[in-house]
Amino acid sequence: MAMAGNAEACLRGGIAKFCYGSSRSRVPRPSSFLVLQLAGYKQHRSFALQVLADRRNMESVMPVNTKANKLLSGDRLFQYVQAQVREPEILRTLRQETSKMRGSSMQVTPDQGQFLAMLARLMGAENCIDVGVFTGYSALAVAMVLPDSGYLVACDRSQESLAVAQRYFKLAGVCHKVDVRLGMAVDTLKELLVRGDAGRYDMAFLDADKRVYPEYYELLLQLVRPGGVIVVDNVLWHGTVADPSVVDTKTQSIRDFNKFLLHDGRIDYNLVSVGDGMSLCRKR
Ligand SMILES: C[S@@+](CC[C@H](N)C(=O)[O-])C[C@H]1O[C@@H](n2cnc3c(N)ncnc32)[C@H](O)[C@@H]1O
Repeated sequence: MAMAGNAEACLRGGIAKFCYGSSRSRVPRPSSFLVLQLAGYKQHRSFALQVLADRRNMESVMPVNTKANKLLSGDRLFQYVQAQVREPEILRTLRQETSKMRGSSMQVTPDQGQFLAMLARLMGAENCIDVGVFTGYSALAVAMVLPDSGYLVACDRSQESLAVAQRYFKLAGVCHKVDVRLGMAVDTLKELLVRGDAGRYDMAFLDADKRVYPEYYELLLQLVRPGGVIVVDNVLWHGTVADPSVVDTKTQSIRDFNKFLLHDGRIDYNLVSVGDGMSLCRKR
């Protein structure tokens, strides 16, 4: 029975990866031939068709090429969670535009955006930092709930994606609350420290190059106030952190960083499995 369950799980995962796999997937994507062989196509044809039908249903809620589809592809529970998000129209439009762009799978999922906005609200956050803006979903979700007296420093090295983000900041009427910084994010964070911003921020969201997480984290820990929170994205790295057979450098660096956070006495720590996994690090 357990074997049958595992077989179905493998089959479900295999077909789903075939249907939804993306270029950023850490797990090698099997060819369609291999998947169908694995599936024993004839016996499981109805299941495969069901997965494809699920995909079509999903697309009505989420465009195909998003981080979410890759994470929990074919998972009705995931779709249910997304359907519970009160996504503002402007964020929905941004998500749809981003879905047609290269790298669209980097975007946070709607429930992650809402989670960040909720956190900012709960904390009464005024000053925030977004490290890794891309087309602006996470930054905009937070900026929209900041008071007019607050601001968000938005860091990214890509002029092209920041241009999209800035267009949406304008559309949403939050430009006066967003300080856009084009350049290497480590340099920007160092500049903030030099100008005397240590301890000035309530919340920071870290979603840029994963191997530099330890350096970003040390800088952000100086920039947030005691009681402030650093939220780290992609700490489950599409689930590969839990698979000992995956030993590539990125996965390993995230595993190491998670282990480091677990034992860091400077913070209260909570890994939550929203999106691709987010760690909440509350500065003591
Ligand atoms: C995962 S995406 C961010 C997604 C974004 N939070 C959202 O909600 O759509 C990562 C972003 O980090 C940026 N990035 C990567 N390395 C960087 C660096 N060293 N300095 C600044 N930005 C960087 C990339 O250009 C990319 O736009």
